[in-house]
Amino acid sequence: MDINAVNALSYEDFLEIFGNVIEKCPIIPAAIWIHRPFTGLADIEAHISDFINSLPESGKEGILRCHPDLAGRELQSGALTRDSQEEQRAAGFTDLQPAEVSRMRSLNSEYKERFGFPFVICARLNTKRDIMRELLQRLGNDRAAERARAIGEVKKICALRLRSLVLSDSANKL
Ligand SMILES: NC(=O)N[C@H]1NC(=O)NC1=O
Repeated sequence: MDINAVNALSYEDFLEIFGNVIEKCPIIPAAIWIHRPFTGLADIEAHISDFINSLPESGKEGILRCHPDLAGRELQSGALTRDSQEEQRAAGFTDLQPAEVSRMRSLNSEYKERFGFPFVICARLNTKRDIMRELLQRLGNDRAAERARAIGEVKKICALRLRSLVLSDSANKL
């Protein structure tokens, strides 16, 4: 699907296809649809980024809270979105040893206790080892720095989801 095809979509179809580029936050693609015609993927990304940046800190934290834990209960019960499932698989979280699951669960709990939102990182750009190391390291951040860091990761996840929708062969058939 090229950018002209994206620009020709009705908002219903746009939302159907791009509704989860920010995990469980369809309001974001719904809001930026008004900026068509987009000049390219980078333009869509920039509008999403501007929208997120314009939110109050509580809104940014709300976006973070829409993300499932890595190696959490939703992965175990098969309740993840398809995007998140594929991302967690790519990072190796579908093949964890029981001890690794316990370690991730306890680090995720500690993180949530400290910051009030879940630990978010772009799983496709990291291995499970990198992720556990980052989680430990980021636990030492202050809340504002950590919120900004996590929102940066949300934007990376979005960029990769957008690329796979617009550039993949299966999307060409839409
Ligand atoms: N918690 C968290 O980082 N979740 C995610 N990361 C990612 O790449 N996909 C997700 O769902």
